[in-house]
Amino acid sequence: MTSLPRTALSVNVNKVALVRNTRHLGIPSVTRAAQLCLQAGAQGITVHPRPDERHIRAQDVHELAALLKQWPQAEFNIEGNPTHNLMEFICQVLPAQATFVPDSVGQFTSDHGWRFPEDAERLAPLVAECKALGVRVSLFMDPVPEQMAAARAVGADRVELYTEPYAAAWGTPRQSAELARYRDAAQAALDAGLGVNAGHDLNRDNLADFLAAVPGVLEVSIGHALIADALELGYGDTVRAYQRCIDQGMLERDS
Ligand SMILES: CC(=O)[C@@H](O)[C@H](O)COP(=O)(O)O
Ligand SMILES: NCC(=O)COP(=O)(O)O
Repeated sequence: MTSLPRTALSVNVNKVALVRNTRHLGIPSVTRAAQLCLQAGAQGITVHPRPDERHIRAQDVHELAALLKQWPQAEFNIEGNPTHNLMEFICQVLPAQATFVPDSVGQFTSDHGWRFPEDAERLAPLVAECKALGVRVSLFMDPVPEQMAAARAVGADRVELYTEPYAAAWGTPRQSAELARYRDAAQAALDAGLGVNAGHDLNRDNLADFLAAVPGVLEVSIGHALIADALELGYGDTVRAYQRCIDQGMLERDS
C-alpha cells in the first residue's frame, strides 16, 4: 500500500457543453454529467470557460458551483487566462482551485505553459488575489524543470504539467524519453514546494504509464478522451475505468 495520496480525477466537462451548444434544447446537460461523474467517484469537476463561450458558458460555471456545494469532498477547478475572463469567475464562485493557462482569445486548445521570467510580473498579483480569496492556484506549465522554482516564486501552490507532448509520444520510441522529462519536471516542482497536477490528452491508454513514472501527481484533469469514452460506456463506467487506470499507475509506481 502507498502512503502517498491517491491521484484525484477531475472530470473536465467542456465537451459536454460543446455538444449541448449545437442546439437550443439544453441536452446533454452539463450539470447532470458532472453529477453522474461525482456519483461514480470523481473527486472533482474542471471547466475551461473560454471567452468565446464555444463550450462552457457563464451560466454553467454558476450551476456547477452550486452543484459542487452538495459535494463538499469534491473540488471545482476553473481553468483559463487570468488576464482575460478567469478572475471574474474566481471572484464570483470561489472554486477550490484556479488553473491559470496562457491561452489567447479564440485559441483552438491549450498548447503551452507559462514562461518565466517573462510572465512573472503580471502573474504574481493575480496569484495573490486568488490566495487572498482562499482559492488555490495552479499554473499550467511545460515540463521544464528549470521553470518550477520560478512558478513557486510567483506564489503558485501547484503546477499543472501540460501532457500533450507525452500523449503524442505514448506507444512510440519517444515514450520513455518524454516520461523522463515529466518525471524530472515533477521532481523539480516537488523540490520547490509545489504540488503537481497534470492534464491534456490523457486517456485510458496513457494514464497508468504516466502515473507510474511521474512522482507525486495530486490531480489529473481529463476531458476530451473521457467524454468520448462516456459516449460509449456511460459516465459511471467511464469514471470507474479511469479510476482503475489511476490505481494501476500508482501501484506500479510504488512497487
Ligand atoms: C488547460 C487544458 O489543457 C485544458 O483546459 C484544455 O485546454 C481543454 O480545453 P478545450 O476543451 O477547450 O480544448
Ligand atoms: N487541464 C486539462 C483538462 O482539463 C482536460 O484536457 P483534455 O483531457 O480535454 O485534453
